[in-house]
Amino acid sequence: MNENLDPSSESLTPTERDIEKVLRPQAFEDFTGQEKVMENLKIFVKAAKLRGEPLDHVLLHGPPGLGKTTLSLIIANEMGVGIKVTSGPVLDKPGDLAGLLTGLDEGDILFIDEIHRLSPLVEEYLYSAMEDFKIDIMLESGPNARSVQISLNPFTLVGATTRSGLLTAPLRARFGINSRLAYYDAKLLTTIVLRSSEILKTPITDEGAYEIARRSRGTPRIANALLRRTRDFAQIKGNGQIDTEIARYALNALNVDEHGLDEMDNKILTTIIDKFKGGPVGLKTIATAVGDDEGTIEEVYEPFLIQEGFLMRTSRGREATEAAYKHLKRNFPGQTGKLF
Ligand SMILES: Nc1ncnc2c1ncn2[C@@H]1O[C@H](COP(=O)(O)OP(=O)(O)OP(=O)(O)O)[C@@H](O)[C@H]1O
Ligand SMILES: [Mg+2]
Repeated sequence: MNENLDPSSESLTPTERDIEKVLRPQAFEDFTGQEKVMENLKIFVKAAKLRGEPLDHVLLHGPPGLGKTTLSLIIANEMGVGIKVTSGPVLDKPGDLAGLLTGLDEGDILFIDEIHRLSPLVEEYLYSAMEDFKIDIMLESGPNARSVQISLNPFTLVGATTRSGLLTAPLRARFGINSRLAYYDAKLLTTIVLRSSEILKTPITDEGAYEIARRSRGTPRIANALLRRTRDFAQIKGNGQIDTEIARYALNALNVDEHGLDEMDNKILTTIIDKFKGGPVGLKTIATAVGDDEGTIEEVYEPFLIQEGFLMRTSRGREATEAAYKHLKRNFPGQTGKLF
């Protein structure tokens, strides 16, 4: 995968993480897009504050890099409460969870990233914490084992996941607020790129920003990464300003394709076209052929490919569209061979 264009945050270097922090919106008003989600969240936050109660538990789901972590920090800021951050794979013992929960002040937020990766045991503990603000802690083990119940300060759990399909029903049911983040269109991403360039003090034209935006796979994290790389090209190859020409030059040099599809996107499409005659082909078969797991393809890659019109979901499986053939420079078989 292209070094810094991986939409997941795990691939970021420490300096990139710092820059990501600087570019991260802090308040509702700095957060661009996701209009419907934001409209509701603003109301829920305002109402909770008016009542002087903690916000209901929030589940944020959607593909990587669309703003789940950002939104959870914004919610804490807007509520004026503290936030503790952890993640599903890190919380592997109920004791770790208990430690975090008992350290929360009234109204604080516990943010659990990758909440679909909680162990079943920890998840079990979370249920009573979320519902009654109580947890049972086991003291000692073996014949002396006994459990004591501890009351917690009322808190808000904010869970984030790229794989909402993996959440168990009981956990999902305990979130009062359930928000799905969608890919951003080029216009919204242009606004984000312009905002980021202002923060980075990089001169940029509207057209240059648009060129980066439309090739960012609908993802703010990628848009910001491309902006930073393009800024380097502008400094070395140009006069420091990012315009369409420099943006195109940089994006081509970075191997970002015309539509901003990444390596796995293209691999999925190529596989369907070259190995399965364009489909229809089942998700499982595609997953095996590209060497990734079914759920990731379904929840991380496919939504963008469908939205952009490269892939179709039919009752018989996935089919590559004419646009996909064109994009990969393959001849579209068209209607030949189809019976009327
Ligand atoms: N709506 C937005 N407006 C402006 N910038 C945004 C927005 N959403 C995300 N960003 C930027 O994109 C970066 C990535 O966002 P964030 O870390 O919140 O994504 P995420 O959904 O948590 O991703 P992951 O699933 O990988 O954890 C942030 O640093 C932020 O600067
Ligand atoms: Mg995140």
